[in-house]
Amino acid sequence: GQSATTPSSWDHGTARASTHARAADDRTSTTWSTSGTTNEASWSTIWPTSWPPTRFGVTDVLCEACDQLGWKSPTKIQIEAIPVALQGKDVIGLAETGSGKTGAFALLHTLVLTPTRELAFQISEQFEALGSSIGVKCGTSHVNCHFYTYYYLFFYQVDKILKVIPRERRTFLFSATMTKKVQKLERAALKDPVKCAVSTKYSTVDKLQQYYIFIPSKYKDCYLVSILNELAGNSFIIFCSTCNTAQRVALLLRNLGITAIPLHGQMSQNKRLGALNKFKSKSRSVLLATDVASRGLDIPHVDCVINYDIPTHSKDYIHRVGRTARAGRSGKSITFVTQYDVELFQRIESLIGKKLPAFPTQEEEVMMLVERVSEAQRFAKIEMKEQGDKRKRPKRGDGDDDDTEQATGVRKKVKGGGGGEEAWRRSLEGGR
Ligand SMILES: Nc1ncnc2c1ncn2[C@@H]1O[C@H](COP(=O)(O)OP(=O)(O)OP(=O)(O)O)[C@@H](O)[C@H]1O
Repeated sequence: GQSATTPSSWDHGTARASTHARAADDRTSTTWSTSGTTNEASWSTIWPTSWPPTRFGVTDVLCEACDQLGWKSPTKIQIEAIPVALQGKDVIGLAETGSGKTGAFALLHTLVLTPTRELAFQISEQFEALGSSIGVKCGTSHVNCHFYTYYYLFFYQVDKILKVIPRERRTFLFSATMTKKVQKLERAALKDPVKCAVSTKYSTVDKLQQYYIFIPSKYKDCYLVSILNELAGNSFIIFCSTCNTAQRVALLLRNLGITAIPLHGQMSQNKRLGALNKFKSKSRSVLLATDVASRGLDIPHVDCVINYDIPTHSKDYIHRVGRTARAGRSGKSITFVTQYDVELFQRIESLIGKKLPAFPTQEEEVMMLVERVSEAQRFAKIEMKEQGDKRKRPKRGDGDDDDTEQATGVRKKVKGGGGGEEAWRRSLEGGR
């Protein structure tokens, strides 16, 4: 049961009974600690050899898989939740974004329900990395559950699923926020659950630097371009409230030479996964997304989350900004607050219990972009119309019309303004 590479961390024989108690004392701590020095828990403590049943023989395999993933020791939520789950109890796991909740249930035999398809695929990748062969099934109306087969479905189908899965089961519910929906699900699906909470109800991560920027609504695009310019070389997820805005802003940015890619519910499933892969593989550095990307997506290299549109549900704020500063890394978030958003912003501040600082910007410099940005806006509008018209026409070819990747022709039409413009554009493209 030992890994050849890091025997100490994967040694089944050295269970330390006190670890679980120590972790329980530490419930409210939000520190990420997986290294052997700061978090002395070993996997063996939470993961006795008696489980899982030997006929699956997966314990050793999982140990090696964790080794290969570089997971030296379990995270706090894993320390809390896995032993309780192994005792046969239902579990509610509450821990901040990026704290290893997926790992907590990926190490158990489970049927996983996720709110989006992207998340389903991502989780299946984590299962596969841990050595399970999985079927990914999305949005099916013919729910066919074999107990030891893994299926991924959606939250909104939960009622349907609950009817067909065995009544005798264990249920694990993990989230970074305890919303009414989660509580409803808890009542409907869980039996006498044990609550494993390693964060307060609505906390954001310590290593996340959160800012807001108060701007007139009509200058949102200018401020966005200015920030992308200033932080060039970083990786961004920009959240918009509608598919239309995500698409339009992606086109606008592409017209300015920024390699942006949209991800939203009006794109085909293939396009969505394609967009995500391009962003994950760093061939695109700006992802324009709706809330389809706000929960669970684990893309470690995201440096900055921008809320181009403020989230209308303040709990979504926590999930959105949690796409950066994951697993102990640092990250930044900037929320655009316009004249219409003040109340929503105050609600967010009171939910997270923090007053956010303003992101420093030079208004005069931003205003110098107005002309160029207006031109790019104009072209984006034309492209949006062209794409709309194309969609109305019967489809030909491979139906590639829902991505901005093909819509780069107009970009060339945005006039260059001499050396200054070129230098500016190059600087925007630096690192992209
Ligand atoms: N024991 C571990 N040691 C080191 N890294 C880990 C461990 N468990 C998970 N990770 C890594 O930490 C990152 C974040 O984990 P995960 O995606 O499970 O977070 P989460 O709590 O589900 O976040 P969210 O609330 O955003 O869904 C992942 O890249 C994962 O591979």
